[in-house]
Amino acid sequence: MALIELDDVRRTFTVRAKTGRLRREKREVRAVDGLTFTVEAGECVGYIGPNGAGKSTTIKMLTGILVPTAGRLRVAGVDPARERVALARRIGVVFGQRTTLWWDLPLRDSYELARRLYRIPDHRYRANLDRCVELLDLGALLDTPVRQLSLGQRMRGDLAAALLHDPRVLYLDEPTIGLDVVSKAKVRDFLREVNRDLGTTVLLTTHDLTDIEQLCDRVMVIDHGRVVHDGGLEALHAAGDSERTLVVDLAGSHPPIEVPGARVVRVEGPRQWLAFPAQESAAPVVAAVAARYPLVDLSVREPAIEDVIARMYAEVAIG
Ligand SMILES: Nc1ncnc2c1ncn2[C@@H]1O[C@H](COP(=O)(O)OP(=O)(O)OP(=O)(O)O)[C@@H](O)[C@H]1O
Repeated sequence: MALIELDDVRRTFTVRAKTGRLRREKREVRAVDGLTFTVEAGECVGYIGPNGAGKSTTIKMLTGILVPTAGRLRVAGVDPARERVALARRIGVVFGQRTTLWWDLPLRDSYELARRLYRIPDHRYRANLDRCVELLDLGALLDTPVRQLSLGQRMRGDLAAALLHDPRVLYLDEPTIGLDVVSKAKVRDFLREVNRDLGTTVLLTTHDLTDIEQLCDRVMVIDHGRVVHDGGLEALHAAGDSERTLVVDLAGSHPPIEVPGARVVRVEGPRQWLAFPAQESAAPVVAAVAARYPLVDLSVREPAIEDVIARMYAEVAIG
């Protein structure tokens, strides 16, 4: 059963662009330019694309914040812009950059408000809260005002808030942005469980390819408001053929170092950048560097989603 359905959905904006010292001309921006796709119940779909591709505009239409200029759109059987109250009961939304929690209130009070707002039956509320508290490790934080939470703690708090009313669809917009490695892992583990155990349908927008790799079976790439790829992750991997980068700081300047399984792509004083295949673990490369060179510090960088998408285009163009 399709939970998200878009049929030739379009959304244009009229902007006034400066064309001279005093002249301004109206110009139409096609933010979403004929999107047609469906997402089945229980899927976890990555929705990615370069900046300005139309991702936020799509999510805003799916949450009823924006009305499409043309086309047909359904989420869990309702028209988002026309039936916003019915929609609210069926969806959960988490924006990495903003919080839906009450800033000055303890987490517990925000949850209590959600319980009343959505008229969540007591037994569901209890069960969902207990589950989230356990899986997201929120027990010690429930009585802390939201403004005192760290970004990672707040994000976990937001995830719980989005799920208390048993939504059938969960939209996630950059859920791991700005989080440290441990918090990212916690959030991803939780989302995997929600998708697998509760069957919640997830649409995930992110610039972090690891989010997609660890959570999604399907990825849609959009650009200029259109779908340019819809399918499994193999295309991403193939296109990416992607490489991650290990950045090492040595005790002093050194000619390009030599380690099996990686190649130096840049050297700046004591710092060197080593590219290695994205699907391989960084551990052997780190161990090899540490065994042979005076290693002071290191970090691993993921491939930029923009680069991977650019390579996908190149592959399509080549054939
Ligand atoms: N309210 C608006 N008024 C005018 N133009 C807009 C408006 N909202 C979005 N746009 C334009 O529509 C296009 C798509 O924007 P959108 O925010 O959907 O992209 P995005 O894929 O979410 O990008 P990002 O990754 O940077 O968040 C862009 O060209 C943007 O400038």
